[in-house]
This record gives sequence, structure tokens and C-alpha cells, in this order.
Amino acid sequence: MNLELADVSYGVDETEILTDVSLSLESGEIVTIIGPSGAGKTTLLRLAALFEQPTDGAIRFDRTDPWGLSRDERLAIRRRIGMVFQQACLFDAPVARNVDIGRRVRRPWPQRIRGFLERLLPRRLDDSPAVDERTLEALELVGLSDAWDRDPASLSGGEAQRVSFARALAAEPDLLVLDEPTSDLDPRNTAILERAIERAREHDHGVLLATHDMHQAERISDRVAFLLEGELVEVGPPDRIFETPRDERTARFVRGDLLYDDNELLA
Ligand SMILES: Nc1ncnc2c1ncn2[C@@H]1O[C@H](COP(=O)(O)OP(=O)(O)OP(=O)(O)O)[C@@H](O)[C@H]1O
Repeated sequence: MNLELADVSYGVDETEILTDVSLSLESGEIVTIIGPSGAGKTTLLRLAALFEQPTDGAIRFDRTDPWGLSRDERLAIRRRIGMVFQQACLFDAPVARNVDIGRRVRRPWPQRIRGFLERLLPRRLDDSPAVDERTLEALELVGLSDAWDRDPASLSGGEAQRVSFARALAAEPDLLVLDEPTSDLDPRNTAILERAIERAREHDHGVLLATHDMHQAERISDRVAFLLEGELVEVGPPDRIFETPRDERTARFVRGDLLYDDNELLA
């Protein structure tokens, strides 16, 4: 898998949110977007996950521009991307079903219909409920394989976020897009998710994530991209970005000196 953003700009009405952003990502790589609140991190992730179309420039997924394809063809590419949002969004069904849905949306229609019919068939009494192997594997990866039959309402915020991640992973996406996956999580849940993200990289998924946690960016990234006011200031390995940044704005940001006040950048 190869994702490329080439001089991508994105605007809403008269407001430009991203300007000439160029960034690439390969399978087995974790690229982290850092930047102040409002810099455009979520917007960049939404473009990478094909939720939005650039207003200028191009996105290429395996050298193909998805926005030059038909809606169905684009959807087929979209299914190769798993996005996890800041807030876990689970529906009212046992944990395993929540994870399983990620895999099912990726299946072609005939398989989905077969699966639906199979679920309607009466089960023998000694049959255990069908929990797919891959669903369990994904839950295992986030340390929740024992929770497969739990009601999502009974999960803590951190556990729910881990289930959301397992759902994205169970679909075996080529690209995982994670928007602040560990904000609001305690250190233990954060560590479990970071380990799961690293395992996803070991399994050759590409990972693009946004975070406000500089230590996290330093810990898990292969490359870090600093975004400021919609502009990608610099991209590089974490030790360079955090120790010897090339741009003065990056240096000020990683030192914690770059702050916003009422949407005005403080010099
Ligand atoms: N649909 C939209 N319409 C108008 N403005 C938008 C829209 N989406 C985002 N913006 C604006 O674009 C800017 C970037 O927003 P975005 O959510 O991408 O930033 P962010 O870096 O993810 O911020 P945070 O770290 O606070 O989540 C903000 O000023 C936001 O208000």
C-alpha cells in the first residue's frame, strides 16, 4: 500500500484549511501528525481516509486517484482504509458483534447475504455463539478477548476505545487512520493501544495518526509531520523533529512555546 498526498489543499467556502500538503505513507509505517489545535490534523486525516475530496492537488492510493474513479470503485478503495475516531462509537450489541461489523462491511454483497442467512438459521443447543477467529484475534490484540460477550454500555471509555480499534483492525485494512486514539485514556489503556498500533505496523498495515501527545509521537512514529495553520512545516524521523528540527516554528512547538490565543498565533 502506498498513500500519497500531492500538494493537497482543502477549503470550505472561502476558508482554506489545508494548503499544499504533500505527504506519503507506505505499508508497515507509522506516520504521526502533530500540531496545535485547529492546525488541520483531523481534516488531513479525513482527506487521507477519503471522506473528503481535496479542493486542489491530488490523493493517490496505490498510484490511483480515487476521486477520478466511479463512486463504487472509490468505495472499494475506501474499504481498504479503517478510521478510528476520537470518540468510540459502538452500537448496542455484544462486543464481538461490534468488532465483527468491521469485517462484514468489507465483504462483497453475496458473502454478506450468506452470512446474514446463516445467522437466521437455528443453532444447535451445544453450539457456542459464532465468534469469528479474526474477531477474537483483534480483541486479543487490544487485551479484550475475554470481553467478547460484554455489553458495550458496561465498558469503560478506554475499553470502548480499544474495541473501536479492534473493529478497524479486524477488517484488515491496508491503512489505519487514527484521530487522537488515546486522548482521554489513562496510561494503562494508552500503553495497550500503542502496543496494538505497533503490532498493526508489524502486520504491515500503514498507520496515519494525529495526536496531541508529544511523547506518544516520539515513542511510536517512524516519521512525524508537523502541521501549522494548514501547512505541513516539516516531516522527519521523530529524533530529528524533536531534537534537531529544521524549522524554527517546529522547534518552538516541540518546546511548548507556540500557543494560540483566540485563533491568533502568538509570535
Ligand atoms: N467543515 C468545516 N467548515 C468550516 N471550517 C472547518 C470545517 N472543518 C474544519 N474547519 C476548521 O478548520 C480548522 C482545522 O480543523 P481541524 O479539526 O482539522 O483541526 P485539528 O488540528 O484537528 O484540531 P484539534 O487538534 O483541536 O482537533 C479549524 O479552524 C476548524 O474550525
